[in-house]
Amino acid sequence: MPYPLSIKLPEASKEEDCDNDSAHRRFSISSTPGGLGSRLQLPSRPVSLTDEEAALHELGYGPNLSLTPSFSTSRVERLLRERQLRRSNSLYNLESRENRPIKQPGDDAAAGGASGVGRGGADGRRARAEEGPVTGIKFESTGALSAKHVREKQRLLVVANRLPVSATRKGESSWALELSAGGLVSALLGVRQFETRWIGWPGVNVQDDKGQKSLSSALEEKGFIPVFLDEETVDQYYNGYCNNVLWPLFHYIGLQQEDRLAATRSLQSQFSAYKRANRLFAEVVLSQYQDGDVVWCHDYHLMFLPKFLKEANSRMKLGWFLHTPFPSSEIYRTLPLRSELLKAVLTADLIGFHTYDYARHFVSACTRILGLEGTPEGVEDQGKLTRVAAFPIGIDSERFIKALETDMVRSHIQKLRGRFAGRKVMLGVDRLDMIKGIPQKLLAFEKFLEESPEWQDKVLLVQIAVPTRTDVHEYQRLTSQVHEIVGRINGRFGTLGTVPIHHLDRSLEFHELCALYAITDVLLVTSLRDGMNLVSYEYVACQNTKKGVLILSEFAGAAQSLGAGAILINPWNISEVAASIEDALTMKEVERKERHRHNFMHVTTHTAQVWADTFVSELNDTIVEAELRTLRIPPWLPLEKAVEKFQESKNRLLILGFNATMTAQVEAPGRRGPDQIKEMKLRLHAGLKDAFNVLCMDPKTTMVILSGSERSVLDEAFGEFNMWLAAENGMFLRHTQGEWMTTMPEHLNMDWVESVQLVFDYFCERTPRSYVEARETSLVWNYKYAAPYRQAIVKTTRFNITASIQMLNLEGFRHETCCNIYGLVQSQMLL
Ligand SMILES: O=P(O)(O)OC[C@H]1O[C@H](O[C@H]2O[C@H](CO)[C@@H](O)[C@H](O)[C@H]2O)[C@H](O)[C@@H](O)[C@@H]1O
Ligand SMILES: O=c1ccn([C@@H]2O[C@H](COP(=O)(O)OP(=O)(O)O)[C@@H](O)[C@H]2O)c(=O)[nH]1
Repeated sequence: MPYPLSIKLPEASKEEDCDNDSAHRRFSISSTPGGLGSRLQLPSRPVSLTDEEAALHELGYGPNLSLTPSFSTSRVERLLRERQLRRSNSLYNLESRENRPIKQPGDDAAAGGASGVGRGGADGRRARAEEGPVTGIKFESTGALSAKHVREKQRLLVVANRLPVSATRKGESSWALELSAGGLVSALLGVRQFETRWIGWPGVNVQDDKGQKSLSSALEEKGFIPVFLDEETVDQYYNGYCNNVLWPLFHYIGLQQEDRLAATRSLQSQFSAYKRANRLFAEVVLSQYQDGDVVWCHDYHLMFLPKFLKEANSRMKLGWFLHTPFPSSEIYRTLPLRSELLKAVLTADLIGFHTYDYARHFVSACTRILGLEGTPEGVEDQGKLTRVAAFPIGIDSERFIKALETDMVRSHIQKLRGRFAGRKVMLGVDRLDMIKGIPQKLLAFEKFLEESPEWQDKVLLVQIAVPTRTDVHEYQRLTSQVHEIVGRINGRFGTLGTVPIHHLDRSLEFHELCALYAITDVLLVTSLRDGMNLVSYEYVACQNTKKGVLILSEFAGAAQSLGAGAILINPWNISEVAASIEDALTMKEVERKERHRHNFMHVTTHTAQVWADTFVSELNDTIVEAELRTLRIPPWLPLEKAVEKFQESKNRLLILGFNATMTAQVEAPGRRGPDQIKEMKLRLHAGLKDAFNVLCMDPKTTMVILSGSERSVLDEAFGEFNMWLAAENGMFLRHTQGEWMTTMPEHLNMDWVESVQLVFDYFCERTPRSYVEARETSLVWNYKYAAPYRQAIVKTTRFNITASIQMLNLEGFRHETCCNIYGLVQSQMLL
């Protein structure tokens, strides 16, 4: 199951969400008694229905919940049927999975699907594409479903920056394809339950027609569709905006001052290239898209893609998943152009992250930067919900477990055992990236050797440092730095026969990697930040015999799933890491077994397949729920019909609100959002005056302004018109040609004001840009302009205020005032 966000908010009234035109109009409609609201009245909800059944009922489905709507909802009907099918399907899968034992090494004969990972290419992480296409696998009959329900697999369009293969040109029309490695590729290749098409950049610049055609058809055979990017775009979009701006920012890495200035200078052109590249991806997706496909966009490279796709086809089922951390909103908000990226991503139906924390950071970036509402389900913008949840990725564990039984891996294990005999072996496997904390790891190992001389010739560290993003300056600098540290430590602690660090600047073949995972005593992961870190999963999968120890950075997403069995460390604390190395090397077998058991269970049950299945099911369900929600929202007022009725009638009563309904929003030039000082003085929108004059002079029409504002405010704004004014929500009433009358009881108890004012003042002082208005019969705390703080206010302050006021326990207060707490609206609290 995805981990839902558990931000619990009180139901916020949408009533005053009037900062924009559309909400504004909706407000007018719903507040007209006997109008559209009553015409749209839905059948009353029968007792003892679940929420979902009730929703179906409200949609017009019969009480027996048969899918026979009383009005035409063909898309909804189809989606609901699909959901039912998915549910019975997943119930069946769950049952059959529970009855299936977890496979142990040795249960199977030699593995078939393990792919060999080869060397070469710019980033050195490639292998021959031996596994064949990931496409065309059909649904197996589930048994739980009748034959007519058994159908083709769902088509899934996976869109990621890179294809899982990199191409090298061998002749004018001939190509060699090599499987690229990396967390995302490993995880998605483990996903077999969909009919998958993978769309991405083939990692090579091909400008000629012949080359593009021949490469496209070579890739097509494997179910891969290329997006061709020219060199300039790759440099600006991939090396520039993706890897020099977003990547460091998302991983909390500050650039050096001169690099930061250079990045700032080129930011605008890199951002344009980023958008341009995203558009090219969109064009290819649209050329492949068929009705009913699920489109799954991946990672920070493609944050604009959801927007471009939805603009072309708003009904597309679209999910976006981030493989890196999403940083705290305090970091994210330093990014120039931060809003555009967030808005673009929010057009997706479902947004996924590896951990709950990343999801929470994303939601708070949306609330603080865009001023949107965060809900337990995700982010809401004018009634449109973008679902946000955590879907921790996994690996294809069986692929690793089976590989250990192959002759190739076994013989490699023998070789390595011989080579490292008599010494404990520690392992590091990382892309040579600053997020992986390789220098920190080396320094901690050095400290350990320094402090534990007895270990100096009894332990070695094998560090596989896979070259990556070698065109980016920061990565080149890191390579030199790492080489320098390794040289120093080996010089310091090496002997004629041994060196403490075996450092390899290259990738390994798959069988070599599995063998290393299997024979080593400790895996050391010191990422300074890491979206998940699949290397730690792969290590656990290969350690069922040896029960090695996992030392894992608390800043890797994997710490949240493998934290129970790992030794968690702060990679910045070199002494702590050195001490953990000692603990790991000396840990008793019984403890190692217990720790491994926890992690192995997790890795073999939370697989890549489960991850993809959960995400896509959730996406399908999100679409169904959005459809249900949309049907529950009253449609726009049919303007022609309203005008027609208005003209037909002989005696009309028009009751209108004022604040945020007919006031003008005052935009300050050069600033974002409304100008508080100018807006605090309520003025009738200038464009309405002529219409008011006509309506107020019309003998068949009676005009009423019903507002929370005080008498003097209404006098000033509407005194010139021939109409009725109801101030303070109807406490006072007058015709503009007469005197104010009061509807107040003669001895209205106003004793509560002083104490409540103290409570309001307390919170007001702590909420920048909020203010308290004392009206004749009410107190208002207005926090409309405290936008960046709004989320926190809604969450805590409203609750605290209500609690504090209740604690006052004023004589008669509860009775009289609680029924007046109807102003708990988005931007103000009124008593
Ligand atoms: O394609 P590259 O630029 O060479 O980078 C390789 C991938 O690196 C990132 O991987 C992340 O995804 C993993 C799987 O979810 C996760 O475990 C890891 O923590 C992340 O760093 C990147 O997000 C991918 O797009 C790259 O392909
Ligand atoms: O020589 C190597 C070293 C690593 N990997 C793979 O690269 C991936 C690294 O994923 P991880 O999530 O740990 O980090 P990322 O590199 O994606 O940030 C893992 O699946 C490894 O099996 C590989 O194929 N060949």
